Amino acid sequence: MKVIIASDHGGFNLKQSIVAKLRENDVDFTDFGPDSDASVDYPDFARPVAEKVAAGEYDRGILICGTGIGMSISANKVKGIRCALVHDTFSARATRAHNNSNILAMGERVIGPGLADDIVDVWLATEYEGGRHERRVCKIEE
Ligand SMILES: O=C(CO)[C@H](O)[C@H](O)[C@H](O)COP(=O)(O)O
Repeated sequence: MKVIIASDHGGFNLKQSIVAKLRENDVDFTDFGPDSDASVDYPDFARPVAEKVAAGEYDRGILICGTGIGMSISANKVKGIRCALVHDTFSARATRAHNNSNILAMGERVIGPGLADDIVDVWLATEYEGGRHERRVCKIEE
């Protein structure tokens, strides 16, 4: 599975911690930036990441800002993207199993790195269940 990750300045530190965990776990990932915590605009990172996931260049994306809200709003503007704003492991599992979410958004100002790592682990590992959910996901796409 190929993963792409990005943040804004508000999510930079959490991105760095997740990047270290992805590396430790041998996940095939690209860090789309930024390279520092200098102030940037989250749509400038959300849009290209979402477009790359929608185009099939990457299987999954992870976007982090202060709250995760700006990133999720921006990513969900791209057709084919189902970006889930998640701050607990129950939702991480449910949004993969039921929504087939292809981008995970989180907020560094909302949760700590330990919980964020667990959320990423669960979100990457959980398979989409399909079945009755496929009808609903198709309606989103329509
Ligand atoms: O988009 C956001 C909120 O929906 C993100 O949390 C941003 O990181 C935040 O707005 C950045 O705020 P700052 O005061 O410019 O650091």
